[in-house]
Amino acid sequence: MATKDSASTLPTIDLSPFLDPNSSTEERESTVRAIDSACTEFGFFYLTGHGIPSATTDRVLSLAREFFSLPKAQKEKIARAKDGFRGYQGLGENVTLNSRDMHEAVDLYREVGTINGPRPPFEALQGLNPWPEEPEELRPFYEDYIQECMRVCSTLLGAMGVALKLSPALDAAAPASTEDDDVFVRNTTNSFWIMRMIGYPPLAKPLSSKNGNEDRVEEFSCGEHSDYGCLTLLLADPTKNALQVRLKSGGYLNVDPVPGAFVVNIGDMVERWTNGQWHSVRHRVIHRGEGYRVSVPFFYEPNWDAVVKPLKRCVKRSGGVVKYEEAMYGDHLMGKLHNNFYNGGD
Ligand SMILES: O=C(O)CCC(=O)C(=O)O
Ligand SMILES: [Fe+2]
Repeated sequence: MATKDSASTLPTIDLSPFLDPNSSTEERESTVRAIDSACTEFGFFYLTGHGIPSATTDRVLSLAREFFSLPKAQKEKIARAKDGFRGYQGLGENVTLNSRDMHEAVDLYREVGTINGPRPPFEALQGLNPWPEEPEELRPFYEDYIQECMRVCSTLLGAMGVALKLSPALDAAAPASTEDDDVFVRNTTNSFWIMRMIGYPPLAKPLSSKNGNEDRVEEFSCGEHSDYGCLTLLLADPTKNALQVRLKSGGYLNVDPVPGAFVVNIGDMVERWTNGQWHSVRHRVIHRGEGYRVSVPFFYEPNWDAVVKPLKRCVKRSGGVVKYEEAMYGDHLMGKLHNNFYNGGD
């Protein structure tokens, strides 16, 4: 069920009716309606009733913080290879909109041990993750947490499929192209997920002079972007005034963390599947506050070789005009990743 106190906060979706086998049809229907409204209006929402205890999310954040507090040489032991994407990236190594992001990060992807299938991931994304050796507990803890995140995301995508009102789900063995309520679930059975730990020191530069009505921002903790896949499950420490989400009506909404809730947003592939009925909303991080901010987004992506194109029902609803081309998810991801890193020069 969605609650929206005012336009200054995101709606909250309670997923518990989809995790509790004893929930009523009405309870599920209420969650489904809330999802449709939140995805149409904001593309972002708080998620509660997901079943992951705060003790787990607190530890996930504190382990990431412990890693970032290690000496540089220690962190660089798992540095991203020049021709690869997995591993540690230092401050300013990530680039968004041609501007260097003021954060450090570790990217872990679904591991690709043995290559099979007609379209395996490109070489740069093949292989295993370079896990931090310290803190020692990080790897086993995160491996369990990733499983938990996948369970939540798959359940949420199931509810989102129902919210789109396509047609009742057919057999699980139906082809991936089947456009029923399970369309998202079916295309994420081998999700090419990404787990990202991010560390943000406060920005150093003061705000420069006003540009029109808005302060001109010259330095970003993370530049404005939309996310690439299906869903992002964002876990962030309690730092306020850092994440900003674009509003349909113009301007930005400050999205502060809420204890026990994830911030969830839908990605480019869901926008494409829905022919724009739901938007993959742009957002950015500007951390000018006190202290070192840590966030750990989990990106639940389609299968590497999922073919994503506007669903016929969604096209019909939006006046019959197909607004997006067909794309294989892996190609979409590679296109984005190749622009994401700083490689010298100014
Ligand atoms: O750190 C955050 O709050 C958001 C990070 C983000 O948008 C991303 O990594 O895609
Ligand atoms: Fe993002």
